[in-house]
Amino acid sequence: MPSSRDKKYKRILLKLSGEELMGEEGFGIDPKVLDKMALEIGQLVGIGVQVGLVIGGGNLFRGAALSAAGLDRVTGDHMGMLATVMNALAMRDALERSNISSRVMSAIPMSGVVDHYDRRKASRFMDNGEVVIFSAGTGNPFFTTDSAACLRGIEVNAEIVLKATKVDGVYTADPMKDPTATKYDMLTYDEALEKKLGVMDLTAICLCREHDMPVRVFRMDKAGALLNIVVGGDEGTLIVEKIEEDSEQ
Ligand SMILES: Nc1ncnc2c1ncn2[C@@H]1O[C@H](COP(=O)(O)OP(=O)(O)O)[C@@H](O)[C@H]1O
Ligand SMILES: O=c1ccn([C@@H]2O[C@H](COP(=O)(O)OP(=O)(O)O)[C@@H](O)[C@H]2O)c(=O)[nH]1
Repeated sequence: MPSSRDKKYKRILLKLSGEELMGEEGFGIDPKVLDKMALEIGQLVGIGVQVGLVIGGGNLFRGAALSAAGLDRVTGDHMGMLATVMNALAMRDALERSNISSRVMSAIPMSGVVDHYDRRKASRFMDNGEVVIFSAGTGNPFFTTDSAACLRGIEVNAEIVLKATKVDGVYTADPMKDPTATKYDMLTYDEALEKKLGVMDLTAICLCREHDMPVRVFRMDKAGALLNIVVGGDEGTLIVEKIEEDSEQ
């Protein structure tokens, strides 16, 4: 078991896709999945890594899908952001059941339910070893929780954004659609943008490029992958500014 001396990062921003929370179900939240994630996050906290968390809302509502079904887009995006708050509450519950201190902050004020997002407070909570769950995305329609994750990661000076998803990295094309697609171990922001590699939205990648924030994309349901990354392991795909010869981020 790694100890606190083995950790490569002191502060990370972990992005979990909402769909991951559904487990085998087609909609909603599977508490078993939450417990498993809480366990993995607890391993990071256990070695002294400060964890910020952004959870998507795709297991409940997505503005674009609601809009395609006839709803007003902005209303749909508001519903999507509220969905991320529900996921955040469920995750806080799972973390607390595992005795991991956590806070939920929301970009949309929701007095009496969760704290309003405040960067300095969030940073202090993280300094104290509490997991901070940033909910309601950026608070604005037409954005995604990928962008929210990169934004919050940059704001709280995380060293890396870890995007946990269904696929085990960034591929030359969507691996769910193209079986011949091959995986990158490393990739530059420019390549991801030029080739429009759909694993993460382009606004999020632009923001990371602007602020030189590395992003690692990996498969969440691979047991131990998260811990392996924070101790310097090579899971998934790393997206960076420049690939050095013997590069190691
Ligand atoms: N070039 C690519 N490499 C990897 N995954 C890709 C790529 N293009 C599209 N994808 C898709 O992106 C999805 C991951 O993005 P994510 O934001 O977690 O999912 P969603 O948008 O469904 O919430 C994967 O399930 C995969 O099918
Ligand atoms: O800053 C944000 C973040 C999210 N959303 C809305 O919330 C939904 C859920 O987020 P996302 O699709 O990023 O979730 P994920 O795919 O990660 O589960 C999005 O579709 C948007 O409708 C938004 O309007 N602004």
